[in-house]
Amino acid sequence: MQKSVGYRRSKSANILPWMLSGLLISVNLPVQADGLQRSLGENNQPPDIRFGPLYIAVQSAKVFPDQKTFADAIPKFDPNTIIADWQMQKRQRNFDLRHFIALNFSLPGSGSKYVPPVGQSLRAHINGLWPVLIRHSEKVARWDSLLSLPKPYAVPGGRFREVYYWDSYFTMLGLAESGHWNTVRNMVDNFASQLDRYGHIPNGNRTYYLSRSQPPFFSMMVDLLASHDGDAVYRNYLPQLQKEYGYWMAGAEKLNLNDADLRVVKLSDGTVLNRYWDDRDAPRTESWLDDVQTAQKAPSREKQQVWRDLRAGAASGWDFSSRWFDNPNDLASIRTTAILPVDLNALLYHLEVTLAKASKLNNDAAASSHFAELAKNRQQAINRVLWDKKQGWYADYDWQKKTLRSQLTAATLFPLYMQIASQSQADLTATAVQNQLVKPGGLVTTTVNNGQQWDAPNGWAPLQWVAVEGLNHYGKQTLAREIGMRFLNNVQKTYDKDHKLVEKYAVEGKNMGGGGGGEYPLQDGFGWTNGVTLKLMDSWCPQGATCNNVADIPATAEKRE
Ligand SMILES: OC[C@H]1O[C@H](O[C@H]2O[C@H](CO)[C@@H](O)[C@H](O)[C@H]2O)[C@H](O)[C@@H](O)[C@@H]1O
Repeated sequence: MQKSVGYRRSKSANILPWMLSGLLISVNLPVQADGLQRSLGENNQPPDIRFGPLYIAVQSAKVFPDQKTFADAIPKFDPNTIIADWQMQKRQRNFDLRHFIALNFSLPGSGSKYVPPVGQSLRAHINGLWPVLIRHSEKVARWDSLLSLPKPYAVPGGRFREVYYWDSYFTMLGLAESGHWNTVRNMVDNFASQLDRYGHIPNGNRTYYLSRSQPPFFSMMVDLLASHDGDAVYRNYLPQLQKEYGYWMAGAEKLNLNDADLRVVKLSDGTVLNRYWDDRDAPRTESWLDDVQTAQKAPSREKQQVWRDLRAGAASGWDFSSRWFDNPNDLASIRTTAILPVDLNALLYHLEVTLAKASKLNNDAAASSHFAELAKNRQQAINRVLWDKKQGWYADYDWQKKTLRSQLTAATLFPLYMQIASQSQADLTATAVQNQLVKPGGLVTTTVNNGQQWDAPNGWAPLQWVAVEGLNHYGKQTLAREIGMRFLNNVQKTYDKDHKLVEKYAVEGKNMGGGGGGEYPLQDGFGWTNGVTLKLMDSWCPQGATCNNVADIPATAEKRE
């Protein structure tokens, strides 16, 4: 099994100049708690580690309204020189930190604004946006937190100036729908290159995202590309599919009962399932102050544990949601690493099925039946451990408290999406979803309204897609269409009003349209919304016709294959 190599683990301490100055002790840095801080490879150091107390000074002083701005700023000079200058100047009267930062760093621009021509259709708008969202980072500046990638890629948009792992699958659905197969191929190649280089696919191509991944959609991307380029794709990416599996399962073979290591957990009956994890236990670089303040709100908890759970929450893609909280209204009660998530395990089932298929195509019958067996075991485990018999839906499991977390969330649809559920389980899940999660503007994420972005009243494009596909697999075409069309109407209405597509939507209440909540303002662009919108529009547009706006979709159209 391969270890994550995002950060090189070396025994020799990596002493930085600011550590020698003694400051590490005097200002009681939270980074001190980060178990990996002394062993990070010089090249991939995230800015909070590279700049230490200077990073903390800037973020604590709220020099920028968005904490991600400084995480993405590019040093103009050798960081050691910048730190030394700052140490010298900061005690001087009239020292201006803001000015110092402006002199020593290039700040990320707001990016080019796409202004759609008046009256542009939704389809034309999305097609016009693809080139705006494409980025190149074959070469990156020295000390930039951006990680290089060999080929061009699509970003989500707004403050998200880098590629994101799970977003990319849903963006690719739309790129493929628009005929941009070359970009789809490039993006799969980029992710394969990250698996070769780091042993896993990071949350995004930033040094500060290297310590975690995101929902594992690589095998779904391989499926998508193979649907166009043919079965050779499975064999081409077999080594990287194996590396992806190695990352998620690392440590599984050595686990004791009731124990966990990295991303794997062994239950008391020997069942092995997965959880989200981040290798670091410090405040997130890109949300540094938020995380420091969250930990202060839970004085009885170890700060490092809170930070680890916040980071694992970011790895889940649902950052943040009552799904991970003990108290649904309190972010500081987050316990992501104690939870076995149903969506993560359904995705890993798909990875195992894909490995079985790719191994077979590679004429390796033994490996193929090995992975088929692993997939069967996981399917049984999901239906045993994550199926809530009493409620009649899939839920997450708290392996520390040994209880099912009976909360109904949109993640309940993942076992339908991956065809893990029996027909009767799918029937029951669909009824629960229909009764509790279907809202006027689409599928709501959870039923809890607590100000978090992965909770009510928000609905997210990727989850609409998972619901539509999952329900269609089990003959629930009417419900699938109801969800999809409600979401599409929401997107179209917002587009007609604001001339943009956004990251998330409020699907219920007085303020339907652009969503809110969470720790940063609503972003537009937006990769996965564009992708899912195009895909859903085409799903119900009659064969041979072009639906430019949602109104062009006939009221009773059958789903197009
Ligand atoms: O900066 C805060 C967090 O932002 C990201 O999360 C959100 O945006 C991502 C890109 O669209 C998306 O993948 C994720 O599901 C969203 O919640 C980032 O992924 C986090 O790591 C980061 O802390």
